[in-house]
Amino acid sequence: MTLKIGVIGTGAIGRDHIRRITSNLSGGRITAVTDVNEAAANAVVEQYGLDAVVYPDDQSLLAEGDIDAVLVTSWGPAHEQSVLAAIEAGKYVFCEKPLATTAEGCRRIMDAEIKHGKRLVQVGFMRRYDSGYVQLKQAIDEHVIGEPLMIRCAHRNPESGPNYTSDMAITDTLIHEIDVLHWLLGDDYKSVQVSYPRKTRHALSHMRDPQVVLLETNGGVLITAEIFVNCRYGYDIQCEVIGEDGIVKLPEPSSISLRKEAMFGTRILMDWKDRFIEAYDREIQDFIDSVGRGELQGPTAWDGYIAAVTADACVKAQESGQREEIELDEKPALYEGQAVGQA
Ligand SMILES: NC(=O)c1ccc[n+]([C@@H]2O[C@H](COP(=O)([O-])OP(=O)(O)OC[C@H]3O[C@@H](n4cnc5c(N)ncnc54)[C@H](O)[C@@H]3O)[C@@H](O)[C@H]2O)c1
Ligand SMILES: O[C@H]1[C@H](O)[C@@H](O)[C@H](O)[C@@H](O)[C@H]1O
Repeated sequence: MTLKIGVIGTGAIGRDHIRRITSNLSGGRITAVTDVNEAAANAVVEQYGLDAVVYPDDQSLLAEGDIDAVLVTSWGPAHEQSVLAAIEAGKYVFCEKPLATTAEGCRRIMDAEIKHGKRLVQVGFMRRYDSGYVQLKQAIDEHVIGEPLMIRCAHRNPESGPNYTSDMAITDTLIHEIDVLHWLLGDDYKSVQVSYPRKTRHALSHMRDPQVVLLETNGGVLITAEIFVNCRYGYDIQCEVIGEDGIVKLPEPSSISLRKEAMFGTRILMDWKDRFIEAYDREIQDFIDSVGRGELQGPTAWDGYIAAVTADACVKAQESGQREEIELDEKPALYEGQAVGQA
């Protein structure tokens, strides 16, 4: 069976997912699209030669579209409304991060899913599908390094856009570490503190960059996460887990090495789309396959909620300079067991 998919939001990642479904993946077909910028929706239909109807908004796409599932790839603040409408219509929904911009919004989505009685929502935390992170998780789960004690990581972007603000370092950028690290450790966060080193001259005047976030888990693991979104030299994701018996580290993306003019080196990628290209392919293929089986297995609305609660505490810690507590509601039964990523 071919899954008929509607896409809500045809910007950068919406187009990228349409490209992969149309040219790389199997079992899915784009049959409906919408964007508040109608020209963008029309352009993507033309660019990929889609046999798809362009709808004026998410409501009409969900009501009238010939679809089995939707991808929500609009701006973050628009996600909650589209996801709730998709659940109401009984459609499976893949939602890019953030699931909602507030913890209350994520709660409303969980409540709607619980009322529906079955998982319909997968959140776009694609790092769980990255083979490097999957290997780290395997090593941790198999106690290769004994108990994990500390994690050191860095999330570096070459440059931030003109509308990027200091809190987006958390809600837009660190949110990937927030998700993947609690998944790696199988542990929840307890507290957070944020510090600011000297500011780079490449950052816009209104923002703090870089930032250092210190997270502590319930199990006592200390995580230092550097966020540096104007590092200039590349898109660079680092993660090192220090355990009782050894250390495991995220591999560098594979690349040829070059010896030239008395130098030896490898290229560093510049774009998130390239760095995680295989992970995005796997997560969307997993969504298509899981919907086909009638049982989602990727990141859940509960994971979206954990990320939102943790991000709220991080933003509070940015402002207060103090250590802030992170407290979750009780985990609903619908989300028992750990959602997986795939190698
Ligand atoms: N998983 C990842 O690594 C990753 C990477 C990039 C972006 N994202 C997330 O994906 C989302 C989109 O990011 P982007 O980079 O594609 O942004 P973008 O600005 O390029 O595209 C967003 C599109 O959504 C449209 N839109 C806004 N509100 C809408 C609504 N109510 N209905 C329909 N369309 C609407 C806009 O017109 C725009 O075309 C963001 O939430 C972002 O955080 C995730
Ligand atoms: O939306 C993007 C995307 O999520 C990238 O993975 C992240 O590195 C960027 O900081 C963020 O702005």
